[in-house]
Amino acid sequence: MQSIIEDGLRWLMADMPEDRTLRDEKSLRFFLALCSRDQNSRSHALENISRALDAWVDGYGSPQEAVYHNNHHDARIQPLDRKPLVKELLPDLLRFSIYCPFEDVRSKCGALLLDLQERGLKIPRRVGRGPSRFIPENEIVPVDTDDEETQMLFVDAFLQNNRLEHIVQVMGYHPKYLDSFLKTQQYILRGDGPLPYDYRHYIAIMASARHQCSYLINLHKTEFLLCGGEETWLKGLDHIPQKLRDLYEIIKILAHRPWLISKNHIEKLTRGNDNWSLAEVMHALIIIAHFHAMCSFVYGCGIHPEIDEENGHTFRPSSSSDSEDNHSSSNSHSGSPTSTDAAAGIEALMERMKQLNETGEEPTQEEMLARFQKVESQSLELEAGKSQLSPKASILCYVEDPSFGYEDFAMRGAVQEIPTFRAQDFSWEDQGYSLANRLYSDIGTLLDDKFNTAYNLTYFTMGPNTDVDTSSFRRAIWNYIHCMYGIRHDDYNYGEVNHLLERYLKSYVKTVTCYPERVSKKDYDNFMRGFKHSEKVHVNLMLLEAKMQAELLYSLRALTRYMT
Ligand SMILES: CC(C)C[C@H](N)C(=O)O
Repeated sequence: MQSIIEDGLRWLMADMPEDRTLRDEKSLRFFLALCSRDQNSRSHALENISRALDAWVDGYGSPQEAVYHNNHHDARIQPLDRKPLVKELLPDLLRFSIYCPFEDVRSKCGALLLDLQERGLKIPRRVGRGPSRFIPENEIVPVDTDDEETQMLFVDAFLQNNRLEHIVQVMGYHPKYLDSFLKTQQYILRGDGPLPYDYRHYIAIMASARHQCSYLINLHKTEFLLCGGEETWLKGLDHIPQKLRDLYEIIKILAHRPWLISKNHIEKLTRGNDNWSLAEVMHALIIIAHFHAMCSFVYGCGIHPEIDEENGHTFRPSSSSDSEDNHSSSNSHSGSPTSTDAAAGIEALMERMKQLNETGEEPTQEEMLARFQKVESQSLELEAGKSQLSPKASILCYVEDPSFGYEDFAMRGAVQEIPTFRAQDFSWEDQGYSLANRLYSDIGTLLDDKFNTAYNLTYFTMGPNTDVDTSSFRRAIWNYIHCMYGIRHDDYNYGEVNHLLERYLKSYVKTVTCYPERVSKKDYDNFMRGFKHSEKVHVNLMLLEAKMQAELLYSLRALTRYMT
């Protein structure tokens, strides 16, 4: 990793050294990405890029080559193939012209594209409108937002990831959370830690493939190559080292039925031939849980492919039919016939929240357990999104046993007698956090901050209403997510779940948690009508974190059992 960055830096500072050409696309990408915080370096970089582009368009690898050719009329120098330029570079330029948080870079890249177009190159355009297929682009936090805190975070994200990902832009509604998210993700993927960098991104790919999330797979294929990963591994699971392969069983179980993980799984890894250390296992488990949960966020918010992904841009001229699903998206939010119903729905919900505080009842332990079981068994009947995708070959190569999927925990309990996970026997705060920190330093603290931020985040609003204490509603959502995985908090009265969560919301939670790949725009539109998009994204952040925490609780408990 380091060397590519150094390479890029050398390039950036050295005014195109003779021995380098733009044929080395990897360097070019870094070259582009290195647009730094410092405005002078940025304009220097941009100057170099435009000179290099000139040369390339004229058919030479570097300006020096072009000059040499002009002077010598040397027929031995073959003009460059333009294809890689078109395929590799234009989407990058396009991405920078739209998504770079630095205004100067955006406009320069835009100008370069126009210039190229005038010189006869076909310029691609993006396929989707904006970062999400559920949220209209003009309602998403813009890359040049006036909010200083968010702007800083966008810049951080851009410099960390060489891009401002759609996911990050959507999270921009909640800067406090985004801050914590970026720190953690940076740490587990690029910070100090026991696993090599290529392994980290490959594990991300394997985990995302369980939910057929080509968005995350593509991002991490690129990252994998950028940090020196071996290209053949990307052909699929048959081409990777046994050590990585041995992790697959855990990845599969955790994605769909985390309650099945046991100390035997850990034992197999650490006592097997390929010597997984406990620290490595810990690091892997966190990456796995992180990416499974990220799949839920990607689908739950309808994240569009990035512009430089294969299906994110096209060279075909635009036609009216591609404006796909954005037409009706603002319906539920203003002036439509349903908006009065929606407002009434929110009022009624707030009324029910008030009632909770008034009933001073103290249910017995049995009563509390019965309520949990009721919520759990009712969730069996919920329709979770039906539209099943059949996975593409480009994803299937990272998947084994594709038919293994979620099964309702309530069924598990009855048939295989797997007991409910009692959150007070093994909790994140009391056991998980310190174990994580012990095996992989600082990670417990980072995750703790992220979980707490998501759990406690509030603006005291409900749609258009302000000054509302929303904690009971948020707690119901969080605990309901845990309920999907058979985790019970026994100081919580699950009657509140039924009291506060309407059916659409419950089935949305179930679909996003358990079958993320099935979420449709309709599911998104139907739940919490009358609430703002930022609030629906807020719910998705809770989904992400509660799901991640649930997977980690099962994994860490298995680790503890193995260690004692
Ligand atoms: C998920 C939302 C209902 C959260 C609410 N807007 C709050 O500020 O707490």
